[in-house]
Amino acid sequence: MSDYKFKRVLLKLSGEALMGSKEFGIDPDVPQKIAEELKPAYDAGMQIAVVVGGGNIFRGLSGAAAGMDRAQGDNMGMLATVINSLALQDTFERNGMICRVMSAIEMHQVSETYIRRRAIRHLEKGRITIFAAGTGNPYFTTDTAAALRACEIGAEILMKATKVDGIYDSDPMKNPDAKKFDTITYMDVLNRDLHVMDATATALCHDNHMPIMVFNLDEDGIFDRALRGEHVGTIVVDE
Ligand SMILES: Nc1ncnc2c1ncn2[C@@H]1O[C@H](COP(=O)(O)OP(=O)(O)OP(=O)(O)O)[C@@H](O)[C@H]1O
Ligand SMILES: O=c1ccn([C@@H]2O[C@H](COP(=O)(O)O)[C@@H](O)[C@H]2O)c(=O)[nH]1
Repeated sequence: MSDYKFKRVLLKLSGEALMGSKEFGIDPDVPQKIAEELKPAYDAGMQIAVVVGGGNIFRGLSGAAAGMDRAQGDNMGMLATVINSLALQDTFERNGMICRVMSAIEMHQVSETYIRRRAIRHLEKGRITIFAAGTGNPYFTTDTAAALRACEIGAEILMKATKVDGIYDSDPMKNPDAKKFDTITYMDVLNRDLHVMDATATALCHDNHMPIMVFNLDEDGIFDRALRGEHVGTIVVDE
């Protein structure tokens, strides 16, 4: 572990990024690349918890926009995160990393149910532990689930690996002139209404002094650099 800065981290992986070059679902090359990038830290004994989004399959808000009941759509979204979690587990295990999936919605046949103390035990034993089905409640997101689980398990940092390389003063996907921050405070993210992460997740991290790092999942070697403690992307801090 000597080369790695962190002992226990929570990685929030973008669901949408799992699509890779596909229009929908999962491009197997993406989980494979993530697995290869995490392997050195896993082998070094780092405790790695994961939350994956569901945007590559279904988002409750899109369902609601098309007239669907919001809570029903959100339940579908949470199930989408279970599919992604199982896909990641399969890939991690094929790459020699022991992995457990713990779901916030009970589904005994496919995964364990989330129990905080058992999750911590899995991590202590060096198993990658994936938290599926978000918080188990509609009207939330997997960013909030990631913030919640990071606090619950005592992670040192929440790393959001997504499609942008950091936090900008406006959405860089929409504004090519947007400027990137190296560091930013939680209050600035909230007051400037920056949507890289939802406000509930940011507020939870703020209240619990949970540092957040946002970086681009596509960049080669980025996970290892981040886990070694290199400043990549944008870091959200108290002040
Ligand atoms: N100020 C901002 N700085 C950076 N990204 C921003 C900003 N405002 C909006 N975004 C958008 O936030 C997105 C990342 O957050 P979002 O939660 O939507 O993605 P995700 O983690 O990939 O989601 P999912 O897991 O649901 O697929 C980026 O792709 C970017 O377009
Ligand atoms: O706690 C949660 C987490 C997620 N959802 C629903 O799942 C989808 C997919 O999650 P993303 O964070 O958007 O990737 C989300 O849109 C919600 O519909 C939820 O209801 N509760």
